[in-house]
Amino acid sequence: MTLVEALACERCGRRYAPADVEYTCPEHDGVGGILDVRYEYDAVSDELAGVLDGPIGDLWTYEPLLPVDGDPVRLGAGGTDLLDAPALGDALGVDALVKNETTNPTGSNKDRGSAVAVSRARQQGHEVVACASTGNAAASLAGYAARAGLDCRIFVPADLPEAKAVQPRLYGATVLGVDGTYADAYELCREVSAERGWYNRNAAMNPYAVEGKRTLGFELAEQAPAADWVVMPMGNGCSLAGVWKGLREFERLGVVDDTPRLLGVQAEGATAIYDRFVAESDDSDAGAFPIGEREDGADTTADSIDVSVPHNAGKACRALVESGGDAVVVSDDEILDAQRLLGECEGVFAEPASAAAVAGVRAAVERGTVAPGEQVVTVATGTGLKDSASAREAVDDVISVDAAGEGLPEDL
Ligand SMILES: Cc1ncc(COP(=O)(O)O)c(C=O)c1O
Ligand SMILES: N[C@@H](CCOP(=O)(O)O)C(=O)O
Repeated sequence: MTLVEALACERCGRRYAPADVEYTCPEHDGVGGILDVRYEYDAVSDELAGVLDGPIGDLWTYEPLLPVDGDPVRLGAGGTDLLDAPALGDALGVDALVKNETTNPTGSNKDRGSAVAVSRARQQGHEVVACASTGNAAASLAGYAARAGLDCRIFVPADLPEAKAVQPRLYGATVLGVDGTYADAYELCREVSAERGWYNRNAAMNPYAVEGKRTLGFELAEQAPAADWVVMPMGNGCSLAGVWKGLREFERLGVVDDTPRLLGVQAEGATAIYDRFVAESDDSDAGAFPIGEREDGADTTADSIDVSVPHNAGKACRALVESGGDAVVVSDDEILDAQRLLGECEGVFAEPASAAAVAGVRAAVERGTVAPGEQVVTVATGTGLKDSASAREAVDDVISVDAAGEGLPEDL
């Protein structure tokens, strides 16, 4: 039995029973009005006691805090390692830890959201699930749909890295390459899904996807209770907001005494959330970015955070403010340097969007936001294996050697 109390509108506070509403608050005509799932926390507390004594398994370890009524779809999302990262810490001047989300079943933290959204879809009797994606949500929705026996339709920008377009097809999904940006793909997916009755997983409108994403916050609370900072890349901003929700809930439930500060990182080519955060902090509207307004020109090699219309910007900014955190912007060169640093120092092959978080730590230390020696958890959100073309820019050339060893460098 789920312990969901109600779904509450982030914008106007109206509350709904789960059976009465599927996506956003009906009062706002699809503009904002994301619904937040609220629980009966006293009952959750009793159920959770036994769970927290044991090891963290997959994300369904936290079933009392998930809005799914039994028989969840399982593929192994969650329960990822928190790695000590001494070499990375030396390079950055902090006490570094890496939360390795690259080992999720389809290669990114998006599996957490898909696990819950697909479980909900199946319980509600949907036969087709859909989402717009820059690649990772695509793979995770397709993988989970395959496990659940559901059909899957994916809308992606047509210039996606090749492996990101292949992976969901291998799981049996139909991939529609949209001649446009992620924002275009999102709008088209929203319209077509509504017309055809497909269940839309996109976290910008689906209240259940973020519930899965927040299990990363539960794990961080358990694994790194003394962390000063948690650092995450921001595209739509939903992953960071979800982590904050999870951290806050574990504080509320008495699992931890304190919460870390959040550092949100964006790429120079796609700074909408950063702009809004700075504008709100400055109490001016310079660079402000109203929800739903179109801003063309997002462009960065970190394709997963190449988002010009971040529908969760408000939630992300609120999370940054509530945590006493901050936001930084990094360049593509800094991202590629950081990608290599993370690989060389800790053996984690993360995609550019994830490496942006490492670059963000460096930027935050340089400007004095993060103090030397503080404990900093960088979330490696997705594997680099899906985008070797970007990683190619970060590494040296292969050294050509003939079969007799001719060409082997003397000083190797
Ligand atoms: C690997 C990776 N990191 C970070 C993000 C950003 O997450 P969000 O859009 O929830 O801010 C994404 C989104 O696709 C991603 O795939
Ligand atoms: N960049 C994301 C966008 C969709 O993810 P969501 O969880 O915010 O709906 C991706 O495609 O991975």
